[in-house]
Amino acid sequence: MGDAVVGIIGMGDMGKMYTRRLSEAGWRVHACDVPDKYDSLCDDFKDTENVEIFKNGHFVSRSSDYIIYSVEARNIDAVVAAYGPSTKMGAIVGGQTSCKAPEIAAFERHLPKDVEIVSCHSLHGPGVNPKGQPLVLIKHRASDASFDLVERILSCLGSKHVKLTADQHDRITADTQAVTHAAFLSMGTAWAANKQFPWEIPRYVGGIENVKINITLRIYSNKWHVYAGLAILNPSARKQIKQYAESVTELFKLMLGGHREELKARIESARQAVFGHMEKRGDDETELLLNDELLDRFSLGEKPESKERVRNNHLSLLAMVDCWWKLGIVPYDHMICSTPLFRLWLGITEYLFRNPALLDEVIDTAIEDNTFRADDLEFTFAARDWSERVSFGNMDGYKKKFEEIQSYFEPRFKEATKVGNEMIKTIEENLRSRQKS
Ligand SMILES: NC(=O)C1=CN([C@@H]2O[C@H](COP(=O)(O)OP(=O)(O)OC[C@H]3O[C@@H](n4cnc5c(N)ncnc54)[C@H](OP(=O)(O)O)[C@@H]3O)[C@@H](O)[C@H]2O)C=CC1
Ligand SMILES: O=C(O)C(=O)Cc1ccc(O)cc1
Repeated sequence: MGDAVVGIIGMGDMGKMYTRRLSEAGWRVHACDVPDKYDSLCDDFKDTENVEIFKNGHFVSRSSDYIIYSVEARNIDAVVAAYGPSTKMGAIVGGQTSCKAPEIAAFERHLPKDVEIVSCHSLHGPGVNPKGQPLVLIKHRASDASFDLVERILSCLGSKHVKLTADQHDRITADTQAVTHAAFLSMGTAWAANKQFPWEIPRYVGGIENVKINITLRIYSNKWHVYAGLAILNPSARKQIKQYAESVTELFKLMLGGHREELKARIESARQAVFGHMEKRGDDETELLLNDELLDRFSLGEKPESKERVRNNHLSLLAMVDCWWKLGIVPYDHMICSTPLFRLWLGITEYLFRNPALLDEVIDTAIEDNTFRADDLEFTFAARDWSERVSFGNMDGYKKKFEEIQSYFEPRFKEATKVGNEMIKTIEENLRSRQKS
C-alpha cells in the first residue's frame, strides 16, 4: 500500500472497525483512545499487523497523514481543540461523527490553516458489513489530490461513495436517521411504559411487527450518545422530530374522536404525496421493498397458531408518512444516502401504504377497535417527550430516558441482536439482488 499513515482518534466501535479494515488492506494505522484505555488497546491490537497504538491524540496527529476523529459528537469540539494544533503540517483531517455542522465548525476553529479537511460518515453501524453501504465523503477544504487519496484509503471498505457538502449531509440524515430513530425510540418507550415485551404478546408477533421489535431493540442495545448526538446536534433534526410528534398526536386525536372520513382523507393525501409517483410508473422499481415471507422470518417470539394476522392501526407508520407529506419529503430521494434501518423503515411503511386492503383495514381498526388505545396513548406521550428533549437540546435528559428503557429491554439484547443482524443481512441481500436484476 501507499506510504500514507492513517490516524484514528477514538477507538470505540467505529474506530476499531475502521482500524481493522484499513490495516488488513495494508495501510499503516496510528490509533489512540483516552489514555486510560492505552494498555487494553495495546493488548487488543498486539497481534494486528500495521497498527500502532499511542497514548493520546497528540502522538497520532503529529505522525499521521489522514486523521479521522471517531469520538462522540458531543465531544468533538473539545477533542479537536486538544489535538488539532498538533496535526502534522499539510495533513488531511476528517471525522466520523454522525452530524457534520459541529464537526466542521470544530475543524475550522482549531485546525491550523495548512491542514486540509475531508470528512466521512459510514451510514451503518459497526456490526454491518460496509460493502455496498453508502459512505458519505465531504471535500470541505482540500485539493483534488488529497480528496483522491482519502477515496483511495477508504476504498478498502468497499462502500458506495456519496459526495456531499456538510450541509446536504445534515439535511438528509435528519430525514433518514433522526426521525426514524424517534419513531423506534417511542415504540420502545410505550412498550416499557405498559410493561410489555411485545414479542410475548401473540397479537404483536409476525410481519411488520417483527421489524418494529427487532429494530427497536437494536437501537436500545446501542449507545445513547450516537442517537442523542445525531438528533440534538443536527439543527434540521429538531423540525423533523417535532413534525413526527405532531403527526402522531393529530392522527391519534382523529382516531379517538372517531373521525373516519377526516382520517381517511388525510391518510390518502399523505399516501398520494409519498407513494403516488410509483403508481404512475408501473416499472420494476415499483416492486415492494419487502414481502410477507421475508418479514415473517425474523421473530423473537412464537408465531400464533392461527394464520390470521392480528389487526393493528399502525399509528407509528401512518404518522411517518403524514410527517413526510407535511415536510415535503420524498423518502426515495434519499436512498443513495440511507442506512439499513431507514430502508427497513421505508420498507414497512411502503408495505402498508401500497396495499389498499391493508390500509383500509388499518383505518377500520383505528376507528373501531379499542384494543390498542392504551398503547397508542403511551406512544403519543413518548413521541412528544422525545421531541421535547431533542428541542430543548437536553443531552442529560435524553441519556437518562434512553438508559432507563435500555435497562428494561437489556435481558433480550443478545437474542435480538442475533435475529436483527440476520434480518438486516437477508433483507439487504434481497434488496441488492433486486437492484441487479
Ligand atoms: N455506532 C454507530 O452505529 C455509528 C457511529 N457513528 C459516529 O461515530 C462516532 C463514534 O461512534 P462509536 O464508535 O459508536 O462510539 P464509541 O463510544 O464506541 O467510541 C467513541 C470513543 O472515543 C473515545 N474518546 C472520547 N474522547 C476521546 C479523546 N479525547 N481521545 C481519544 N478518544 C476519545 C471514547 O472514549 P470514552 O468512552 O472514554 O469517552 C470512545 O472510546 C460517533 O460520533 C458516532 O456518532 C457513525 C456511524 C455509525
Ligand atoms: O442505521 C441506523 O440508523 C443506525 O442506527 C446505525 C447508525 C448510527 C449512527 C450513524 O451515524 C450511522 C448508522
